[in-house]
Amino acid sequence: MLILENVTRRFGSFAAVENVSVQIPQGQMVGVIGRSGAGKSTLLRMLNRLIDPSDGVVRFNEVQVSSLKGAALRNWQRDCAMIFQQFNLVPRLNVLTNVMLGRLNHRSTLLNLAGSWSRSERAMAIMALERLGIAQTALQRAGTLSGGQQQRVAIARALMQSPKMLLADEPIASLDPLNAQIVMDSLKSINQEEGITVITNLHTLDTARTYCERVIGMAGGKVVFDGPADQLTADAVRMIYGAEGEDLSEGITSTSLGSSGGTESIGSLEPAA
Ligand SMILES: Nc1ncnc2c1ncn2[C@@H]1O[C@H](COP(=O)(O)OP(=O)(O)OP(=O)(O)O)[C@@H](O)[C@H]1O
Repeated sequence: MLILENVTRRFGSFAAVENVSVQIPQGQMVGVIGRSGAGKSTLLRMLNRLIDPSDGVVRFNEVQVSSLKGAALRNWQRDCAMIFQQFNLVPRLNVLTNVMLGRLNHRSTLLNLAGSWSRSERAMAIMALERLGIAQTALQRAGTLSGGQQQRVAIARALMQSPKMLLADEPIASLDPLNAQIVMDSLKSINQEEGITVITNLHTLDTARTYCERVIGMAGGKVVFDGPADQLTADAVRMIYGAEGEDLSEGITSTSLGSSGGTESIGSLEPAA
């Protein structure tokens, strides 16, 4: 169970995230939605301590995440893998090596300095790539792959960490609808098959509805909605997106994603850009 208690992050006097308290049981798939600047990325980054809360507490089971230091903090960051909109691969290295880099925090410093990978690490990386359907790219330079393939490499690298939780910061914002669907299907299957908690920031409401059992809506740094996707009523959408919610149309489907699990197609509710 991940627990946030009155978590606040200020930049100067401005509160990007204010007084957020939520509990996320292990194995949930959670979508965090909200307008640009609502505080979604800041919230996610505090979970794996890329940035620290100004106030409040983040706990994972009995561990007080927000006060970890040194090796314990590195262990937490290993358990709490993160993928990003811009993939963050090393473009000049091949795909296999990029994926194996996810294993660094499991190795001794000496082994890392030696710079060699074991047979079992290679096999694990190939298996992760196979799971994501891109094993054929293993020896290609990562920078030569399409955006959708690169994001799948990033997910494979995250899996190499054997994480308890996968944080995804706008994982499909740079992708076309087909690649976005492939990436979201991958996150969903990892969530369902490995029981890994997935918390993902999303720009499009329809994606959150399609893939996430729970949606957290943020506005002005605060949580203004927290519930199952099917409770995202028009009123809830207005709370999250404010006046722009008035302009949302059920009919816009250009970025609508239907999961490969055969989810019934639903109308897209996408805020005006
Ligand atoms: N390092 C920083 N210094 C100052 N202000 C920051 C910093 N990081 C974020 N902010 C501010 O905090 C607010 C929330 O930013 P955040 O990136 O969390 O929003 P977001 O909901 O993820 O937006 P987007 O969807 O555009 O990524 C914004 O007003 C942003 O300008």
